[in-house]
Amino acid sequence: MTNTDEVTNAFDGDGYGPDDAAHETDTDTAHEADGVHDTDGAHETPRARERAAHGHDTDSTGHDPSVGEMQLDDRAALRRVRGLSTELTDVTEVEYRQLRLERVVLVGVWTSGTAAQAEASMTELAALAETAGSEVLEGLVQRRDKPDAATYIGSGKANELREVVLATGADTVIADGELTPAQLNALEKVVKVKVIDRTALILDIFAQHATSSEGKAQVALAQMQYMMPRLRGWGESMSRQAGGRAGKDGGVGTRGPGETKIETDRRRIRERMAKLRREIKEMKGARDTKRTQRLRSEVPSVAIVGYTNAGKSSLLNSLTGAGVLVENALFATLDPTTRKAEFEDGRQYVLTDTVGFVRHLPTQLVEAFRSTLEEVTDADLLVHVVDGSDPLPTEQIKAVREVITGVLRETDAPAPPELLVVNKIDAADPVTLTQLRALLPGAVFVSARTGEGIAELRETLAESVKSPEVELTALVPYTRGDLMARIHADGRILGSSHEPEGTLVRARVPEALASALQEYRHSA
Ligand SMILES: Nc1nc2c(ncn2[C@@H]2O[C@H](COP(=O)(O)OP(=O)(O)OP(=O)(O)O)[C@@H](O)[C@H]2O)c(=O)[nH]1
Ligand SMILES: [Mg+2]
Repeated sequence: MTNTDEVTNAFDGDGYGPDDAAHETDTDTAHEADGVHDTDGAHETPRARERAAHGHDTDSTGHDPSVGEMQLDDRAALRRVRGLSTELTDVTEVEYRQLRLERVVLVGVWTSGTAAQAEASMTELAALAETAGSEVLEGLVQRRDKPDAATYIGSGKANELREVVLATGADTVIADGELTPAQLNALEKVVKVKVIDRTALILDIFAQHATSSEGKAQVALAQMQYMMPRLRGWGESMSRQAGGRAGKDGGVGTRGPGETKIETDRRRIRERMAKLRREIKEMKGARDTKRTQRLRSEVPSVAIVGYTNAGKSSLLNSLTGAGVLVENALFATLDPTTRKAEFEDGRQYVLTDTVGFVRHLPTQLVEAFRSTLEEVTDADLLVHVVDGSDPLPTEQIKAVREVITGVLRETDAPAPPELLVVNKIDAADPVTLTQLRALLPGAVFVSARTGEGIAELRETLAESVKSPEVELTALVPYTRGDLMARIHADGRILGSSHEPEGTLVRARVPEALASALQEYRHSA
């Protein structure tokens, strides 16, 4: 153990900083220091607070139930998706089960960055755990130079973690990182409950939220990719757990492929993965066709991207009245939703809402969702939504740009222009907003909830997506009815008259049509 080897409580608000760190000693364990049994709100998580404040999780604006809300009701009624089973036939089979809350203790290693960053990471882990359906009992952070090679947190701290687990009655530990299979195994041996990492947790949320067949296939592929190197470790842990558990369910983070008969299963999982890749490719083909049709019609496309829970779906709703699912949960949206919309000047465009990003988005997911992400990155404009009420909005911006850059790197496509939209200004701290205004001069500040700034956003959108149209006058011979039909369909006629030689028409038309009309251009 190093001398920076300390455990602090991530949620008591004063467990950070050099001052606090200085008086924490090895015997002064986190749970002794602040009383793990207290449930007076000190461990209240963001989602619980939101629930208390609004009564429920939906955007409570008081309007009629929208499609999204109905979808939300469905989701509440749905049981969670199970993937874990000892029978390999169940690997991608969707089964529903009774929603069961795990009682979890979070643990993180704080290696670099500020205390605020470490705290934000743990708060986010808590929100992820709650989104997955867990009850968060305790959050512990250890300050270390680097994670312990054997047990992630130092071995002494692992023993303390065991005590916290016993004292709180937790049945799961969630580690804030991606642990090696050996680390997961070693830590489980010490704490004697199931240990899962951040990656498995995010995969679990995706598995619960996937609704389309493409989304389900993408998540299943990512889960299998994650499980492959971990089959043995998980096998041991699961057989130990199985006795005490009802059914075959391993709980949060384990709803993935099963792991008995490991060697044959490995081969069969590989086959399943190959099949899933083929299926995803086919489904992408179908979407590509639609996209090509759209491109041919020259309707500009705008894609909404941003950190998870930033308010992307809310923004789509307020710009188009789409009524898509809005939820104070991470990764509420997985499947892209495209809606027609109109600029102020009457031009049409399409607006796409899609999966949110998060710090350390599992690489398996970026890989599996590549086809979805590529579609987003070839939009004419990216509307990058930032949660202005987040404690560290600039960190969100960075994380989102990293994912986009990563996707673009592999496609060699140029990055679409980006319009930053700072959302939730109704809930944001005024000081933070002032700083953001100075820091992000081109950004538009809005509240999807109150509608503030939305009119300005509409204007900025129309300006940002340049009109591909050309204004011209042409004398179209009567024999070219086809050209007149295209002008009617794709352009806007500003004036026309019937002349002996043909139709004299003044119109705004897309560039491609303008060149087709070139020989009939008229200077008058
Ligand atoms: N106060 C406030 N809350 C907002 C605003 N916009 C959205 N929210 C809330 O933020 C939460 C997330 O909104 P969503 O629109 O689902 O966010 P998202 O970016 O689509 O989230 P994911 O799909 O989960 O990545 C919901 O509880 C919304 O009600 C806003 O302008 N102000
Ligand atoms: Mg959404």
